[in-house]
Amino acid sequence: MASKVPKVKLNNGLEVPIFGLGTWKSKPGEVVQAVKDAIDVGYRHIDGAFVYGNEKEVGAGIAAKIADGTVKREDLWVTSKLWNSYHRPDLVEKNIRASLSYLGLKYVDLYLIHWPVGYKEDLENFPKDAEGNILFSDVDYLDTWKAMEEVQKKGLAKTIGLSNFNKAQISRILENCTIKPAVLQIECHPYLNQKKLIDFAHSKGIAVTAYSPLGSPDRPWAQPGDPQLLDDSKLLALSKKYQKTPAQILLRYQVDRGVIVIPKSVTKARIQQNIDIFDFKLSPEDIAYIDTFDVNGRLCPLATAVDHKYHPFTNDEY
Ligand SMILES: NC(=O)C1=CN([C@@H]2O[C@H](COP(=O)(O)OP(=O)(O)OC[C@H]3O[C@@H](n4cnc5c(N)ncnc54)[C@H](OP(=O)(O)O)[C@@H]3O)[C@@H](O)[C@H]2O)C=CC1
Ligand SMILES: CC(=O)C(C)=O
Repeated sequence: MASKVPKVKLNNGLEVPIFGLGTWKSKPGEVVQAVKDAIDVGYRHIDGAFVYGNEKEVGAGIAAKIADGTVKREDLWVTSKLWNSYHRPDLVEKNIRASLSYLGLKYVDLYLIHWPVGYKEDLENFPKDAEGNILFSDVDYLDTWKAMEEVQKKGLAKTIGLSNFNKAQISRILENCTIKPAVLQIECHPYLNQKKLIDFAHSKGIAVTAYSPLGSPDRPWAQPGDPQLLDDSKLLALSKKYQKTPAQILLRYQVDRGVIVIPKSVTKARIQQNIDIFDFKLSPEDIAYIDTFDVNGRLCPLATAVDHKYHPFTNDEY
C-alpha cells in the first residue's frame, strides 16, 4: 500500500515522511504490535532511541512487516539516538552498533545526538553517585559530532542530526562541522511552540521534528493537576470547528508549519486516528491563534542535568 504521508526534503537530498510513530514509553510487550499496526495503516517513519529500551521489539515489528511483504526496508525511515553515556568519540560507533543489533537493521536512516549533555561513560544509562545525582562527563559535543560524521561515512546511518540542542549549540556545530546536521528534534506543541528555534533551524537548512506533540500525557513525571493539552478548551473548540479530534488538530498544526511530527501511541484506534490528518488543513488564522497558546510549557526539561555545563535550557533564550 502506498503511504499518503508527504515527505520533507533534507539538506542532503534524502526525504523523510513528515509524520511518524513515537516509541518512548511503549512497553516491549505492546510495541511490536503497535509498529505492525502503524505500518499497516501507512506509517513509514518510526522514531526510537537506545535509551527507550525497546529497540529489539521495535525491530521485531519492522521485521514482521518486511517478512510479510507489506514494506521493504527502503520504504521505511527509522530513527535512533545516541545516548548520553556514549558521547566519548570512541563510544559513538559502539552505541549505534548496539541499536542496529537490537533493531536487526544494517543502517538507520537518521541518527541523532539525543542530548548535548554527556554522562559518565560506563555501562549505566543513568550513572549516579551515592546521593543519587547523575554523574556527568565533560566530553564536548563537537567531538561527539565528529564521531557522528564517521558513522554516517561508514553507512551505519544515512544521515545525522541533533536533538534537544539550543540555538547557540547548533550554531557552534554549524561553525565546526564537515557534515551539517540534517534534522533537529525538539519538544514542540502549542504550549511550547518553539517558533524562534524552528525559524532559526529552517533558516540554516535544518528540518525540525516535533516531539511530545500531544503534550506527552503519559510522561513518567506528570503530576495530578498538570495542564492537559489534549483537554484545552480552546483546542476543543477548534476540534469542533474542523470536525477532527483534538489530537488531529495538534498534529496538523505541526504539518501545516512544515514540521515533522512523531506522536506515540500503542492503541490501534489512535494509531489510525493520528495518521488521518491528510484530508484537511488549518487556516493561517487558526495556526496564528494556536501560536498564542504558548506558555513556555516545557514537559521534558532533563531536570536531573540542569547543572551540566551543556544543559540546553538553562543559559540561552532558545
Ligand atoms: N528526542 C527526545 O528527547 C524525545 C523524543 N520523543 C519522541 O517523541 C515521541 C512522542 O512524544 P511522547 O512524549 O511520547 O508523547 P506524545 O505527545 O506523542 O503523547 C503520547 C501519549 O498520548 C496518547 N495518545 C496518542 N494518540 C492519542 C490520541 N489520538 N488521542 C488521545 N491520546 C493519544 C498516548 O496514549 P497510548 O499510547 O496509550 O495510545 C500517550 O499516552 C516519543 O514517543 C519519542 O519517540 C519524546 C520525548 C523526548
Ligand atoms: C523521552 C526522551 O527521549 C528523553 C526524556 O530523553
